[in-house]
Amino acid sequence: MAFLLRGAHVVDPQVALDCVRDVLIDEGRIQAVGEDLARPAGAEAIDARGKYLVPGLVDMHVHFRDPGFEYKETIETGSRAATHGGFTDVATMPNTDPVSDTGAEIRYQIDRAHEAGLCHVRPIGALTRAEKGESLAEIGDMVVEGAAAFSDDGHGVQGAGMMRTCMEYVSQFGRVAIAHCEVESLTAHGVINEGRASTRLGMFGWPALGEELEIYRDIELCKLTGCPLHIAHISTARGLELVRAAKAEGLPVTCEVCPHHLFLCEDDITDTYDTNLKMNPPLRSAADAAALVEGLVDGSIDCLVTDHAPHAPHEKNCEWEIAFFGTIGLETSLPLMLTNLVGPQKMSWSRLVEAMAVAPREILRLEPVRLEAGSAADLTLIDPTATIEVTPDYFESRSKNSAFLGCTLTGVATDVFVNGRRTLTDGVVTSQGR
Ligand SMILES: NC(=O)N[C@@H](CC(=O)O)C(=O)O
Ligand SMILES: [Zn+2]
Ligand SMILES: [Zn+2]
Repeated sequence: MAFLLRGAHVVDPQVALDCVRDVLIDEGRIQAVGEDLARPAGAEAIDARGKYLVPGLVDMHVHFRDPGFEYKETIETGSRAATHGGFTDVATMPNTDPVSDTGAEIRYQIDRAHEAGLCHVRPIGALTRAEKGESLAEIGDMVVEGAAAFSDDGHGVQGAGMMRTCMEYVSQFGRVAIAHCEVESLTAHGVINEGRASTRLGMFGWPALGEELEIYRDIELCKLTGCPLHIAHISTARGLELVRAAKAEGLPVTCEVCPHHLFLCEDDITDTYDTNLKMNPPLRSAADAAALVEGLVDGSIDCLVTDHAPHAPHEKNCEWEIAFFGTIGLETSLPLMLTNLVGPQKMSWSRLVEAMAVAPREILRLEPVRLEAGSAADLTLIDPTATIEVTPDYFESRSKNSAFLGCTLTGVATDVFVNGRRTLTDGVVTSQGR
């Protein structure tokens, strides 16, 4: 099926585009980007005037819970959520059951994703067996089966020597190690940021240092091993300073931030104890959130991810202390960025595209997607004026544990193309196995 998108505002800093163009898609690729393109016979014309067309969005940090916790999310339902949110690619974390620590587990995810036939799913393999931090996982085997990167997300690798071995191994395969930075002896029992929030609500604190100390350690291990290092879900101003310093030294260090750490803070946790605001790392101070926004805008933070962490109602409708950590994010990420940063002109469209499409592909060493002839037709079409209400019914995800329930947001993906196939049509997921 060929498509001619007419009059879209195309934004792609990789090819210095920020203007109105027509784009012709056929045979899985962009055939032409130009003005007043003629419609070939058989091509479906799409009126894209007033909308933005960008390289397909990538979320390099999601949890699809498949296998093992399919009651929260499956690769199919997760792919639907990703598509609904405007994404063409996601990278799935390995803390499933069993943990994704062998080639067979990587193959399983890729096969399920093909059956779902929506977005590209790029599985991340575990660094250590069962994410126990004791012995190396089958890194080489997983690379052969298509693992995009390696991480023990959900846990920090507690032993510095173990992390060194992981990084030495991962670097040999030209992949990136993604670090969930958490010193467990400092964060044990922590359920909320240590400081004002923990004092006010009388709960065990999860201190900023528990994250920052491990960021420091892993940057030093990056220096020692040369392994590309990506810091997951950075949440504190001091952690960001450490990353800035590492970059200034020329080290291969990158980092990501989640919308909830940008747009929420510990003060939002009031006496309603909304457990959808409980996540790991926790919501930090308002000053931390402001520093993270600044870091994302100035490029010190490379990319935006959601850490989409679905949980079932019984895992959230309970006391704060025993509620599971995490919020879903795939279907609110782009609308939050448009509403809070791009709309109010605190961030340019080009910077948004870098953070949500260009940088994650670079970090995962994926083929670039550019708005030019010959590139894969993985594209996201965005209506910057459409409004959504974040209600449980809005979500395609199997879980509804969103920290942003009740919000009204402006700007949303209306159409998504993956290898030239239309997977989202006017906001509706158009599933078709491939
Ligand atoms: N972020 C979370 O709060 N939870 C994640 C784990 C993680 O990303 O560390 C999960 O798997 O539920
Ligand atoms: Zn994590
Ligand atoms: Zn995670």
